[in-house]
Amino acid sequence: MEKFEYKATTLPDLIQIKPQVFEDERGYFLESYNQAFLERLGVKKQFVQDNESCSKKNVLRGLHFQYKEPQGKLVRVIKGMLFDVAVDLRQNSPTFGKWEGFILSDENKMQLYIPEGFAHGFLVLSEEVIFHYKCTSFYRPEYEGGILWNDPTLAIQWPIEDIGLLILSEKDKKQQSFATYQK
Ligand SMILES: Cc1cn([C@H]2C[C@H](O)[C@@H](COP(=O)(O)OP(=O)(O)O[C@H]3O[C@H](C)C(=O)[C@H](O)[C@H]3O)O2)c(=O)[nH]c1=O
Repeated sequence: MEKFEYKATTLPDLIQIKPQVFEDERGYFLESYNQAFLERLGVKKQFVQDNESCSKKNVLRGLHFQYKEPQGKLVRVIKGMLFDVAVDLRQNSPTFGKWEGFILSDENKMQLYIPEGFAHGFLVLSEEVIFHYKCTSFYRPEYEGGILWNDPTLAIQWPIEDIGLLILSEKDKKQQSFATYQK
């Protein structure tokens, strides 16, 4: 019995995943990750590092990627709700420079597999979010790249209620333009 549903997206290899939730009078149980399932989806690389972050409402983290030793990411929300964005930076991809956004929440239990070669970021919509993700390569800050969240070429439609309330790290305020990565 397949304990996960999955759905393709507009970006090749970016996959939406929904685990089966087993509820009973105690609460719920779900398998948050199953290697065999991901291998059936064609995800061959092993995960080597898990990350967790907690963010307040209006925090925007991103857009980040590693240009060497790139990371494939299996992302999910444990608490709260956010708008998650993946941007295809694979130079030879037919969707190079295209993005897609998804609402991930503790309600919908939606996960994303974001392949290597994508930039990733999210905007927190609930009072607080606890975000968890698995990575296929180790963190290598010396290889970290970034694109400005509001790059005019990407034109990501972030569901921002009040831009004056946006919370960004100093690093994310000064990220590169997308044009830097165009051939
Ligand atoms: C990513 C990472 C960070 N750190 C340390 C470095 C800093 O001292 C602190 C916060 O790092 P940073 O501000 O880069 O964290 P985020 O803004 O959440 O970065 C992440 O945000 C977006 C959404 C991503 O998809 C990436 O995984 C990642 O870049 O954690 C580590 O020690 N290991 C790590 O793997």
